[in-house]
Amino acid sequence: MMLPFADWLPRQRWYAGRNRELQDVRPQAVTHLHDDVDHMLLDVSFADGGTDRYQVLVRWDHPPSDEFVAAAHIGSDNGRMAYDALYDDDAARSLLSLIQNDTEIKGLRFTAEPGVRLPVEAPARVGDAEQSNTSVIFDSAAVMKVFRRVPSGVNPDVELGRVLARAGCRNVAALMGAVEGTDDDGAPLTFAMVNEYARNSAEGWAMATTSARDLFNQNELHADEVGGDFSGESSRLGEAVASVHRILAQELGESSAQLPVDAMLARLDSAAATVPEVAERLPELRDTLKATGPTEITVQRVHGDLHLGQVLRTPETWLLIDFEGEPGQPVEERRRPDSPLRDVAGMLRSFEYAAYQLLVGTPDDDGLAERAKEWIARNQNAFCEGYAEVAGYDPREHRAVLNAYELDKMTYEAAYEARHRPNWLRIPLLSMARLLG
Ligand SMILES: Nc1ncnc2c1ncn2[C@@H]1O[C@H](COP(=O)(O)OP(=O)(O)O)[C@@H](O)[C@H]1O
Ligand SMILES: O=P(O)(O)O[C@H]1O[C@H](CO)[C@@H](O[C@H]2O[C@H](CO)[C@@H](O)[C@H](O)[C@H]2O)[C@H](O)[C@H]1O
Repeated sequence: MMLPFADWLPRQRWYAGRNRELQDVRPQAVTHLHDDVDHMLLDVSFADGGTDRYQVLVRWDHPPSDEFVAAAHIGSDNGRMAYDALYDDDAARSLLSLIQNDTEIKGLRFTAEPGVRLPVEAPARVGDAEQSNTSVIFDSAAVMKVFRRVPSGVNPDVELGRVLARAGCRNVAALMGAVEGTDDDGAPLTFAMVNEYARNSAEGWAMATTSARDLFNQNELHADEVGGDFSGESSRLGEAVASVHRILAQELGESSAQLPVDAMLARLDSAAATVPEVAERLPELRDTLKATGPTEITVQRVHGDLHLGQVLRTPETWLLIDFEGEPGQPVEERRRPDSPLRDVAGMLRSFEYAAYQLLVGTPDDDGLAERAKEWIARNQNAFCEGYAEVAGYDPREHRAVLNAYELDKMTYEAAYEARHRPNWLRIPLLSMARLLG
């Protein structure tokens, strides 16, 4: 197989190896699915000695519609032309049919959830979200997320999606099916998942930032007086998050553990090694975490990377999506039971982000800073009140533990922003400064 993957992969939006020197790409497994469609697993090796496994579906000698030819074109091999099959609606629909029929092809298991009818006749189209995988939307009825990097191990997105769908959870997009397999050592591999498509939904991030912007533009009014007040939504979002937590606890259990202060300190040290502003305040930040002391917490399976970009408002309710956990963490780490307060802290941080990112790059303005604080407090409080309605306790009753999780998230964000969006680094740094007082 001589397809030019080493040239093609780095040009894909979902390619995660941009800051590494790619050395070689080899097809590790090629499975013929049907007609002219092959499923390929690629072993990618890097100059730093690391490797990654990527997944590509290839349709031979059959370009998709004109709109997608350039995006789908991979190259030629032995006179045959290869295209990324996900851009081709026939090929995408045929994957749905394989799932609907619970097909197994050479270790690739296509399975539908019990009683599900997939829209196997629906028009299919690759979604246009900025994402680390590729999603194909089937006529606003179902969305198939095809994972691009395929690490060995249980994929928490499918694992928790299955548990929540089977428990009848209303606050997730129900899992409809999946494509799974096993690696040479018998460890699970997850290739794709199909979920109900949330029609007419809006992302929490877009709604929250619109609301904060409305307040910033109304000089004389307070957060509770402007048309775009978001606090009712924040409260309902708190209820939705608590409801998902409750179902995960019921279905998968709870136990006791110590607050993972050592892991938090290790993350802080590692962020300080790459972000000089964190290094400057490292002793105080370490002391703050250590002051939480040995604390017993209740742990269970949680979302793990919850923020306003991971929630969708449908006309009926809030949905939580993308249960993959924190990108960059090893799979087993992402599946480790943790306090639900980790997710609460993620949302509280996200309210800060929604308000403060509007001030990035603007001249200092005490009035605007006050209004941002007012919006944040109003929505954080509403979220916690909504959470308490369902959970039976208010997350703010556990202030010290919540602060530790918030600081841990700020640390993660500082490293994330320094790497991906340096002009937003100011947001977690200001939060750290406020926390230290
Ligand atoms: N079930 C769904 N219904 C409608 N839109 C969805 C659904 N799931 C995801 N999306 C949209 O697709 C985007 C990317 O999905 P996500 O699961 O976060 O992908 P990735 O893990 O590749 O980043 C989301 O931000 C959301 O806008
Ligand atoms: O959605 P992902 O799984 O890719 O999450 C990663 O990227 C997020 C950025 O989109 C990052 O979230 C941070 O920025 C958000 C606004 O863009 C903000 O709402 C979050 O609070 C903030 O943490 C997330 O941390 C990262 O894992």
